[in-house]
Order: sequence, then structure tokens, then C-alpha cells
Amino acid sequence: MTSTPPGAPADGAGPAIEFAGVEKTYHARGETVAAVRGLDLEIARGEFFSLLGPSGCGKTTTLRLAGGFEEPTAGEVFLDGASVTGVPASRRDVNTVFQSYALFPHMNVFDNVAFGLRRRGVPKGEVKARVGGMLDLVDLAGRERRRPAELSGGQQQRVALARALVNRPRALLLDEPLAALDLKLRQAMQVELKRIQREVGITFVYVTHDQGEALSMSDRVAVMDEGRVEQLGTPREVYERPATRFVAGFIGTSNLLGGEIAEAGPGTAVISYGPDGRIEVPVGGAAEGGKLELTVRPEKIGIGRDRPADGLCRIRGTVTEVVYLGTSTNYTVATAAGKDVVVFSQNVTSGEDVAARGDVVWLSWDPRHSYALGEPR
Ligand SMILES: Nc1ncnc2c1ncn2[C@@H]1O[C@H](COP(=O)(O)OP(=O)(O)OP(=O)(O)O)[C@@H](O)[C@H]1O
Repeated sequence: MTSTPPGAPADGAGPAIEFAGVEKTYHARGETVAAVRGLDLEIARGEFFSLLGPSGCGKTTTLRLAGGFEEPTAGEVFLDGASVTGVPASRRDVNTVFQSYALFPHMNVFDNVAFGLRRRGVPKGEVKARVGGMLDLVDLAGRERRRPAELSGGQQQRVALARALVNRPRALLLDEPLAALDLKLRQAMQVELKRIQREVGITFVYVTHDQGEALSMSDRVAVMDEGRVEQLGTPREVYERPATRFVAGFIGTSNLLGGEIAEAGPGTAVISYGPDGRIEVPVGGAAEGGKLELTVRPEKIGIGRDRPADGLCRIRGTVTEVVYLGTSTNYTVATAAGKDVVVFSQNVTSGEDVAARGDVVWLSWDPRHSYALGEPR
């Protein structure tokens, strides 16, 4: 991408947000922290994009670089195809919603939302219409005269959202906006946020360490660790096909297995545990005698007493833990692979669990659900 002079009018040609070779290093108390490293990322218009990762992985810094609250140490950030190097936050056409809603406590809901429009001199009639429309959108019509203190946490967050959207920014940056809400409200707000984003069609960049939140709302997710993007993909891709050990471990529960390759074919490898197990993995470049790590999700695994059919991956073990969770029962099984395997079994019938602690069982799954982690060695 060629760089445009700072603050040049957007030509509307590029992605909503682009990071090109972005690095951000902080120096504090004699220490150097590489908060963001080698970031190349394009966020499309109208996309609901999440930055997901553990505390300290660089999510907030990435968001602040887009918002103009930080400048990159190296590389460039583009909004709508135009470089925003040196363009202050107030002159970037993006708004940010933080975890702390930062509403004006002495103003009512209407005035909080209208604040930015009035300051920009938008005519009174238009302010009324636009604020009204926004309050409808976030389902707060009828609450115009309330003060923030008279609203629930979820309602306050919706006011903050209305205030950030009312001036129709090109992108909305959200930094853990639901973190302060309790679980039920957070889940309800996830559905709301997604609906609102769909209705306004604005690009949302959402920072969270909560995988459920990222998976349920996003078009695409960037999973970050130690300042880098470990994997970029749709929620289904990062969940079903984690590319690295870190992603497999961070998103959901994963079973990490591995061993020596007993048979290798074009596009497939088989790890054998003698008569007690055989795991087939779709992977290229495998050679007999090499080593391979793989992952399989707990809900993909069947558990039973009978030896599984030949085409399936299978492994034998002893049940060490049974946890009944209502919709499912979770089993931990000490297996012939030398590692415990966790199985989530849907409770489609009521009555007894499939197996009890101490039972010897067979685990089985379709080879398509075995994912190689990295290349065979
Ligand atoms: N102003 C700063 N000065 C020095 N170090 C900083 C500064 N801001 C962030 N860092 C460091 O940069 C790294 C990334 O921080 P960042 O806030 O981006 O992470 P995060 O993924 O958003 O974490 P969290 O989920 O805890 O907010 C951390 O190691 C953090 O300590």
C-alpha cells in the first residue's frame, strides 16, 4: 500500500482499518516491553472484528493505535486507505467505548447522547431526531430523562454505545465494554451488540479476553499472544482448526495428543498405541518414525464400552472423573496415549451416565476431527 500524507482525505478505497508492519514498544522503569510486534492486519468495512487473547497480549494497545491514543514505534496505521500517522484521536473518524462507560453523571440520558452533536453545532431538530433514533436502536426509548445513576449497568453501557454511534463514525472501537456486567446481562448484551452492529453496518473492533464473547459475535477473530497474532480466522476456523498449541489451549478445551508416526500416506499420518489405540490425522509431509502433535475437541469424541468401527480414530482408557453438568456430562479418561482426554457427552437421553469412574472405555472420533498442530517432525 502506498502511504498517503497524514490527514489526507480518505479515498474510500482501502479496508476500514489496516495495520502494516506495526510495532509498539514501551519503555518503563528501565524495562522495554514489546506490546505489539510485526502486526499486519486488514479489517474490512462493516466487519465485526475481535481481538482476543490473555491479559497483556497487546489487544488494548492495538485498539489504541487505531484510535490515535498511541503512535506506532514502527509501521503504519491506515483508516479507509489513508495513513493516520500523526493524526490525533480527535481527528480520526472512529469512536471508542471503554469498559468504564464514562457518562456525564449530571446529565440525563438524552443530553449524554446529544452532547457530541450539540458541540458540533448540529441543528436542534436534527439532534432530536438522531438521538431519538439511537435510543430506539439501543432500546432505551422512554428513559431519556433518567440520570446515569438511575440506570442498570447494561443500560448505562447502551447509553455509552448510543453516544459513540450517534455521530456515525466509520468504525467503533470497543475495549471490553461488557466486562463489568454479570454473566446473564453480558450474554444478553452480546446479542444486542451484534444486532446493533448489523443494523448500523459500522465496522466494530472488539477487544476481549472472553472467548465465548469473541466467538459468538465476530465475523473474524484475531487470537493474540505476546504482541503477535497467532491465528486469524472466522470463529469456526479458530475454534475447529486451531493452528497452534497456544490457540488450541486458549480457545475452549482441547485435548493435546501426540506420538510417533506409525504409518504415513499422502495427506495422512497414523499414530498407533498398539492394540489400545490408533489415531489418524489428516496432514501432509508425514514420514514413518516422525513425531506429530494433534488436537481434538472434547465434544467431537464418543465414549462407549464397545470397540469402535475400523474407520474411526480410537483410544482406550480408564475413566477418572465424571462431572454431570445438566446438558452434558464431562468425562476425564486416562488413556493409552499417556495423557488424559476430556470428553463432553450431550445428555440426549435421561437416566444413567454412559460410564462411571474406574470403567474401562473406548473413545472414538472421525479422523476429520483430528487437527495436526504444526508440521510433522
Ligand atoms: N503505557 C504503558 N507503558 C508501559 N507498558 C505498557 C503500557 N501500556 C501497556 N503496556 C504493556 O504492554 C503490554 C500489552 O498491554 P495491553 O494493555 O495492550 O494488553 P491487553 O492484551 O489489552 O491486556 P488486558 O487484557 O490486561 O488489558 C503489557 O505487557 C503491558 O504491561
